[in-house]
Amino acid sequence: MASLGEDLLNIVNKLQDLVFNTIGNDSLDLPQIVVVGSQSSGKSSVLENIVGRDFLPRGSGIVTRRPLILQLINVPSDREDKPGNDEVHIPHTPASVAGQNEWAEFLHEPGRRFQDFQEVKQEIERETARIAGSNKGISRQPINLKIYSPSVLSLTLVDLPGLTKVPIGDQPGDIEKQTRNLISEYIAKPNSIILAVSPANVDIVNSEALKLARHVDPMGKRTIGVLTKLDLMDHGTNALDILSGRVYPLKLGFIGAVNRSQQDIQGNKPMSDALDAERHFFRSHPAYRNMANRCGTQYLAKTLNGTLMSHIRDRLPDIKARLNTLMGQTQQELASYGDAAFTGKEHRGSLILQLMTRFATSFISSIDGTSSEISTKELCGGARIYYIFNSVFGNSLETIDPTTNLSVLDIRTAIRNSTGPRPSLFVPEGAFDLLVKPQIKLLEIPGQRCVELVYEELIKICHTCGSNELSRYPRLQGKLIEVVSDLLRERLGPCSHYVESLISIQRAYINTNHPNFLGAAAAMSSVINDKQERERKIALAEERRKRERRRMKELNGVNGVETPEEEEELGAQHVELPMRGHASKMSRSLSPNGARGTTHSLAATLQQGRSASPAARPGQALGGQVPGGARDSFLNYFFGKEGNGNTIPPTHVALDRPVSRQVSSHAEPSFAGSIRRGDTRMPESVLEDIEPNLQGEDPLFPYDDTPALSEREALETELIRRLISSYFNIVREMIADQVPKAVMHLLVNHSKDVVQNRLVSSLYKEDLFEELLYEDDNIKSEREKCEKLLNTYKEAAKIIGEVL
Ligand SMILES: Nc1nc2c(ncn2[C@@H]2O[C@H](COP(=O)(O)OP(=O)(O)OP(=O)(O)O)[C@@H](O)[C@H]2O)c(=O)[nH]1
Repeated sequence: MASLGEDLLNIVNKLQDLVFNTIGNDSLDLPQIVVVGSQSSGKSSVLENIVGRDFLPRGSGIVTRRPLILQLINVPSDREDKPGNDEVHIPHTPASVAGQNEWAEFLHEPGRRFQDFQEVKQEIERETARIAGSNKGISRQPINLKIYSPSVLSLTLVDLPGLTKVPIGDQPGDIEKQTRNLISEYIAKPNSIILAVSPANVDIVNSEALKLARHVDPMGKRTIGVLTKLDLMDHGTNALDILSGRVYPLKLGFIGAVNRSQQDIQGNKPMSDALDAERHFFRSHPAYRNMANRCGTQYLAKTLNGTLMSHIRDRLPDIKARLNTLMGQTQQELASYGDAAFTGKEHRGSLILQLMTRFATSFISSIDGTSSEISTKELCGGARIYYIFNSVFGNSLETIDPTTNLSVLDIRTAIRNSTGPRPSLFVPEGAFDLLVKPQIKLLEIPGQRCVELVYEELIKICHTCGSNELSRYPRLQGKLIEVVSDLLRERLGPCSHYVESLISIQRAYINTNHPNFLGAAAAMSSVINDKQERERKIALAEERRKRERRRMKELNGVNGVETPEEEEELGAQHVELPMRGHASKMSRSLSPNGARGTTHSLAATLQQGRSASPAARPGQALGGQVPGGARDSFLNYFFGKEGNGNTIPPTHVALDRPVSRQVSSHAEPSFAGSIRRGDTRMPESVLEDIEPNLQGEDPLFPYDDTPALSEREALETELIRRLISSYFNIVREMIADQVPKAVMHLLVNHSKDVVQNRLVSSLYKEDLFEELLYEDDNIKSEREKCEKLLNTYKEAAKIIGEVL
């Protein structure tokens, strides 16, 4: 073996040692030898010869039924008289093995050392049966075995189930496909050297192993052909053509081998005897005699070594690059545990200050959205606060219906109560005040909830402000979180009081002079307009019906049934049915005997509203501008049409014909319009006749489950409802605007501004340093592991650097 080769072997062994002992996995991607071939082709036999140990289960049927990943680990020899240039590696000679401490370990039985290799064989059989069953089934779950020896190369060998065509026993129907995939997976790795084993007593053109190998290694660069069972070839035939590379071109060539036969195995023929017999076979065989030195297990072992060497040489630059990457990563990880410059007692203060500042900065930048660790998966930090303001708080305000919890009865009672013993004048403004204030209070719950949600969000943020470095000092981290949480809690009170005040301020004074407020007159006019619109539609429909009827009558007249005049009269009565009720109501309401009329005062208030100063005055009548037309209609409702001969009744105008209904704030009730129909001046008798039919018929008042309201009460109730909605909307808008501002100012910004100072003043105390810088045991050991790993990588890089 060339000295460079030995150097390389040593390097690989050293690297492997480093890697295995410190990392515990093969992160350097060192070479492995994968043995492939059809079933019973002699794969396990070849593998055993390479290792030089009799430790694999053998038999004539299917034996290897789970992948066996065999890691050979070179350990220093205990022997004083280490053989100098002995073929220490492969195969084992009794001389090289004697006195060596060799053992095997299974991954599934950690800690148990197998000194007896017969036991290893039995354990493989047991473990195979445990997963793959005992009836020829196979499994892709590997068995991991490590062999520690001074006379092995540190490398990985993989024995795989052989390719079969026909399923037997418990084997699945697609056994061929499954094993093919399994093998392909292993040999596809570029660091694998493929040992393609074909038995010489089967035609090479049928070799499945070569076919598979060519698929992943078309240039034949990392495939070694092994021809087994040369002793079993028919007499008179030989494999010379194949072995000399004339049949199947393979860069690394074919090597013939004669392994132990089944009989040899059963007779426990020692390895060394078998190797002697093999040597003898080639030397004495007429066909192979001339190439005997290029045949046999020993030559295979040498070739394999050589191939490994060049393979390792090729891979070294890659390994070096990989090592550099690993070093960089480990260095970074180590740095995340803290700056080494700050270790030591004298630096404790600066370390705490530095960690504190980072914590505060991280808290602020999470809120501002400038943190470098911003998630792209979910909303976080400041964005969540915006979401709370905009969506959660905004939507919860929007969903409040300002009058939904006010029943007709509530409003009526409020109206009655607000007027006291006096008969009320025009618009019951006292009732409006009385009713709107509790409604404004509805805004408080969402406001307070908004404060709480933002507070909770800030608490969450401060829990995420830690770093890897900080987690090294769990007590300091806990304290930092505690101080910031205290600060936030302190601000919670003032902030929620302020929000409470905002609502109280709104309730303290009802500014009906607000430019956006609908006002009584405008509310009334909208009621009128709604009614008029509806009425116009009804009238149009009636007109059409009349015309139709007239046409029918004309036709009937021709037939001599009825006179057109009579029909017209009847038709008119019929058509007016729904309207006459109101006419009747109106005619009654205008009676001087009515109980509670205030039309006069209403008109007067309206006038006052129009001329009132825009500046709000406490107790001012519900103002607002009235469109001219609407006002006329409104006045007509109360006073009758000009020139109709009615005079304004003194004060007690009865509007108390019961109308049974629920006036929903969403409905479009229309009082004025219905009453205006009183102008149609129906004969009293007709009105009386149809009166009873009106109960519950009006489409505007579809419900019949609330207490009877007088016409006037219904009007007032609806009016109040509209006014409450209008005023509530104004306040809602203000609250939606002001609560987020208050929360930002009093809670968020304030906390951001003082967090750093607060942390320093609470925690930067000499006597706390010791306690705060208590290092978490787990993190400490992680950090130490990381340090060790980095040193290993550095050492490995040094080893490689010496060769390259
Ligand atoms: N005579 C002779 N028998 C051999 C030779 N190589 C292997 N055998 C026998 O062939 C049988 C199968 O050998 P293994 O090494 O178990 O073959 P394998 O490919 O690992 O088998 P599976 O793992 O079951 O696929 C055993 O009985 C071996 O003794 C050889 O070169 N000459």
